[in-house]
Amino acid sequence: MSSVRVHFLRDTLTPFLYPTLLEQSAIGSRIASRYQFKASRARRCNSTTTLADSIPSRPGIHHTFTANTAESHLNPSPDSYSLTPFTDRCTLLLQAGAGGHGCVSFVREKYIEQGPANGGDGGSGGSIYIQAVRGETSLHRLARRGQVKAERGKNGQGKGQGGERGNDLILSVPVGTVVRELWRHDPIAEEEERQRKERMTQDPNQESTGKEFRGDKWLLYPGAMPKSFTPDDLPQLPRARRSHLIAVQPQAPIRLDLDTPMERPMLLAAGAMGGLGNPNFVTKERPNPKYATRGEEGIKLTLQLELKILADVGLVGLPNAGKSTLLRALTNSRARVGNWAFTTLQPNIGTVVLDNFKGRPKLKAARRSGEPRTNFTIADIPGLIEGAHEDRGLGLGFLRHIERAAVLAFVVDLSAGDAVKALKGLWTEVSEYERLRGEEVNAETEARTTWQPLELQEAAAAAAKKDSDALGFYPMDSDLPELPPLTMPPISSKPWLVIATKADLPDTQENFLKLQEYLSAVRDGTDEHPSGKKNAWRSDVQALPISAIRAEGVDRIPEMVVSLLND
Ligand SMILES: Nc1nc2c(ncn2[C@@H]2O[C@H](COP(=O)(O)OP(=O)(O)OP(=O)(O)O)[C@@H](O)[C@H]2O)c(=O)[nH]1
Ligand SMILES: [Mg+2]
Repeated sequence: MSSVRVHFLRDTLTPFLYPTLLEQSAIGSRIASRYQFKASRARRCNSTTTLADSIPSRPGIHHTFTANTAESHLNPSPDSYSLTPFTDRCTLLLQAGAGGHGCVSFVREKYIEQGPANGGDGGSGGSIYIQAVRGETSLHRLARRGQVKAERGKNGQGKGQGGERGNDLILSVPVGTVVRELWRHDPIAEEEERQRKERMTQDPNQESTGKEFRGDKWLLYPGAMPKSFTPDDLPQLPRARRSHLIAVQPQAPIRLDLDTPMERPMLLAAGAMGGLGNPNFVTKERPNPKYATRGEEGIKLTLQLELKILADVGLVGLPNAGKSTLLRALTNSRARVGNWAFTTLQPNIGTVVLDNFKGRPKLKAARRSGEPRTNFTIADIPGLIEGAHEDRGLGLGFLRHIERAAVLAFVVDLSAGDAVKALKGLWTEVSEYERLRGEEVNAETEARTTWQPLELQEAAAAAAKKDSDALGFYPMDSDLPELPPLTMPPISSKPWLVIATKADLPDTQENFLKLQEYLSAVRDGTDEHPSGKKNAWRSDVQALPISAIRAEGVDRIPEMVVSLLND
């Protein structure tokens, strides 16, 4: 480190208090010089003379304070940011493709006037699949669509030509998406139930009592009027058929946690089977059947998709604490930064590269699986305010994005009052979120049973009397095995650290000292964990003073995070 820099730091920060700012590693210097270079380039483009302009620039010497005055990657103007559309929750109506109709057709050739039946079967409908892929980061595209429908199978044709299959549809969702089924309408199950009831009430000696023409099931020869068909002209309606794909469809109600990228798509709703062509109904008695069956209707599902971003580190802090600036300092993120509360309105994700593949890794780390770790991701979420659990500010909803982070980084602003109080307040909100989440999971587990079509109908009918919108209703059946709830380790058991920002500002040292004292008391067990939980993680909790705007001290963060990630 150059003497100019040390001298500068001595002027502003107390070296014994903020030793990390003086122990700039090679990475830190490179980060600082990169941003310094950008800052100086920005200055050159800007005709306004700043204090920094008056200092002669020498290679290898960093005038770190320039970032405060000139616009740079770390001190951007509020309109210098990139914003991609983002939605983390949506409800989607899926409809599997209906089957194509069977065909009523007969061979007609020069010397064959009344040829045999040759209508083809209808093609089956397209199925709907889901796949968690790395490239997707948001559910906004699906949210905009609202409903998705797989293609219908084509109708069968003459000369025994079967209809083509409908095209399948793949829903690409981000890794970390949780899928919950809210409602389903399975026409095949309903038909099976109806046929079962009919068989039970039918007199076995009298084959066709109570039969009526089902226009929704039968397709008649062109020109043939339903009236000219007495029920006895038609055979027994064939059993409703299901696609063989049903075997690989997840058990209802669907509940998936797509927390890893999927190599192959997973089936959500199999397409319906096509109808039967008229050759299927040829018998001795009826050699020329003038009817075929219609294709089955596709299954309908309402699913709720919820994205819980899977970042390694989650930044939690009050509004304006400097989270987005920190994310910019550590990664290539272009998160919005502004000197007011709630600048960030949606999560930002950044990747810290540990190995730049240009020789030796900057930092050696391994994943739990043993493979080398070349990067880790950080999620910056909107700021939390006191009472966020009562829906104040932007509420607690965004905490779902750090719920699954392996490490939590609490970002506290040293210049904005008591850092210990701020930290405790943040933990209170996190604990409150965890409590509410636990209640939600319990309520869901209690209400969940395996899907039963008949009961669903009856229960839905009963519920519809009370409430016309019977969506999301599941009948209770205590005999059926319950699905295991999606369990997650408690947030308080996660390793965490405190990043004390804005250490470049005057009169922040005392605040930091108090924070350090408090954390050492938490470590020793003399003070309780800020979450108030007994078995919470506290073994090696550290606070790190940094100045994100000057990229100082931030080079220690990857090191600390990696050691916690490996914990
Ligand atoms: N002096 C100083 N200012 C900083 C530092 N880090 C951030 N700031 C400033 O603090 C203000 C808020 O920074 P942001 O990064 O937008 O804060 P945030 O926590 O993301 O805020 P929200 O998105 O509203 O929650 C900006 O004006 C930054 O320039 C720092 O280390 N030192
Ligand atoms: Mg922000």
